[in-house]
Amino acid sequence: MPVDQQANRVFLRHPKGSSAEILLYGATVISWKSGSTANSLPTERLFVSSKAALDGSKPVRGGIPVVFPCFGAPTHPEHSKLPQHGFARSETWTFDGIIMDNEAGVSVKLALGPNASIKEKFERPFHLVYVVTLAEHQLSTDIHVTNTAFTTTSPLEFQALLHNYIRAPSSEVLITPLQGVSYYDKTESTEELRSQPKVEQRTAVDVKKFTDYVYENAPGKYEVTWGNGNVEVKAANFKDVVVWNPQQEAGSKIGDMEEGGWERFVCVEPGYVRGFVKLDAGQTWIGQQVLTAKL
Ligand SMILES: O=P(O)(O)OC[C@H]1O[C@@H](O)[C@H](O)[C@@H](O)[C@@H]1O
Repeated sequence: MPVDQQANRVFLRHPKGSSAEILLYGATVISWKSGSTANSLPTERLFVSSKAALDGSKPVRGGIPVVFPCFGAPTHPEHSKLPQHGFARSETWTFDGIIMDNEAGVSVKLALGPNASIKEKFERPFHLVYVVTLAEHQLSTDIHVTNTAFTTTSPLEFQALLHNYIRAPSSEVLITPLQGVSYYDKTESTEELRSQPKVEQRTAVDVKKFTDYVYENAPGKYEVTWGNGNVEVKAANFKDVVVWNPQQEAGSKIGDMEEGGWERFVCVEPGYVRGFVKLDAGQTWIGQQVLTAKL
């Protein structure tokens, strides 16, 4: 059965061999196995820490957590009661049906609206739909945000980001093309330094040291390459991209990070995180990404 819905997760299986697994908790994709045109053997493309909680007790340390409506610590007054990276990754979404189920793609829809726990900390009406589509060598994930308010008093303001933990040896990984793009370095020690833009000088970005860089107005299509691997991350409506790897310096302080886990992934996270999307009542905004296993 290409779409297999279980109590707390959904499995997608493509006739050509790729597969994906999505937890309803956080709508977190926790596995994407795909071959490539060069090598048809499906291999795991995402990293999930062996210490990650998958029982809904905390956001998943790995896979593709969905960040909404704030990135990092909240900065918008309407987000002030929210935890780091918002609530979407720590709420249980509803399975909302199969969109497509054939060789072109196996595609499902998950949804989240204001439940009692969200309403306690976020008063705005909204509706989220997350569409996950599996193709032979691709995984697409699209977040649709609707401002369900009736009046036009003030727009819904939010940030959104897809926090891809791409499985790759972090000592070898290179990310391109970010040369010449401005970024904010969240590893700096003071707020003043963190808020000063720098310009990326490198033709290819590595994560050999602790890296937490927010690239602003980035090109939207990134190659993540290493020895024998390549995953392309292509984004639409996500103007920014975050590159994160904690290395031992910060990784050893993360409770649910497995020992040495930072050696096994790089986070390349397309998002709209500098400033806010402003969405009028009745309008829908869509942020999309397509991950392609090229090698
Ligand atoms: O530990 P969390 O909340 O999952 O966040 C992980 C990282 O996520 C990245 O997107 C942020 O830029 C980092 O600052 C943060 O440390």
